[in-house]
Amino acid sequence: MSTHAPVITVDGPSGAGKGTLCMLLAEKLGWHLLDSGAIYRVLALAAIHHGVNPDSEDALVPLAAHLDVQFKAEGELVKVILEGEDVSSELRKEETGMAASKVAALPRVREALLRRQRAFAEAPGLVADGRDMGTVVFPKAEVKIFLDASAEERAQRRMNQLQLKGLDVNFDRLLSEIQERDDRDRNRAVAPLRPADDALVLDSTSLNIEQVLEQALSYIESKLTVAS
Ligand SMILES: Nc1ncnc2c1ncn2[C@@H]1O[C@H](COP(=O)(O)OP(=O)(O)O)[C@@H](O)[C@H]1O
Ligand SMILES: Nc1ccn([C@@H]2O[C@H](COP(=O)(O)OP(=O)(O)O)[C@@H](O)[C@H]2O)c(=O)n1
Repeated sequence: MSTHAPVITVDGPSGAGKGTLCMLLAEKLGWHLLDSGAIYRVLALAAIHHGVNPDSEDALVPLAAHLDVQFKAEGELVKVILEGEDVSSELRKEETGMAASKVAALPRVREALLRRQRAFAEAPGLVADGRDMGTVVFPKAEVKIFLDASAEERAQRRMNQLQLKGLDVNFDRLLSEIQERDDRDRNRAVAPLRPADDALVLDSTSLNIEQVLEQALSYIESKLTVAS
């Protein structure tokens, strides 16, 4: 980071509403957006496409260091291009999320992706979505939010989201996949999912999107006013 750009981090488990909140915040503030989960998802896809064993840290590190990925904003959507190929729909599949959480548990893989993530912090500011944005990637962020919700509510949200895309999904299976991914993300040795000590923990279980946005904005205003 050559010049200092303010950073808002939003961490939390799958389906808590991080992506939705971060997109709304970035739009409202006119700031950049980092979807760090997409980077781990792209790496998992790159491993699959290249026939690389997703458990092999030695093979994944060079892949992570040279990941050829572009994020292209197209209206409300972001197209993800991996080595020239549009992988946007493959990226959001539940199985890709599961594969991402496996490669994301490897310490040297995380290390290889650090600089790429920090490079997103440019003026006028960055909204960063992930698991370790406030704890590891941007420990000095001006504003840190940890967005949570019960596992049942998150599975329900994910089910609605997949059904809207016309996919046939089973609630119990979705819930157990979410819990398996939560466990792996929370219990890994490096950069486990947890709120930073100085994060606002926001439980969205019984809040709608507008209420979450409202609470986040009023917290951000209080923090940024104090900081400036
Ligand atoms: N507070 C909320 N109440 C109900 N649904 C929500 C809420 N926040 C997000 N959603 C919906 O839940 C789904 C998952 O949200 P998303 O932002 O993708 O979560 P995450 O990025 O944390 O995995 C989306 O379909 C989104 O529209
Ligand atoms: N900063 C981050 C972001 C994602 N990840 C990993 O990548 C996986 C996919 O992240 P995601 O944010 O795209 O997942 P969802 O919350 O959208 O389901 C997570 O389950 C984590 O294992 C991570 O380890 N660190």
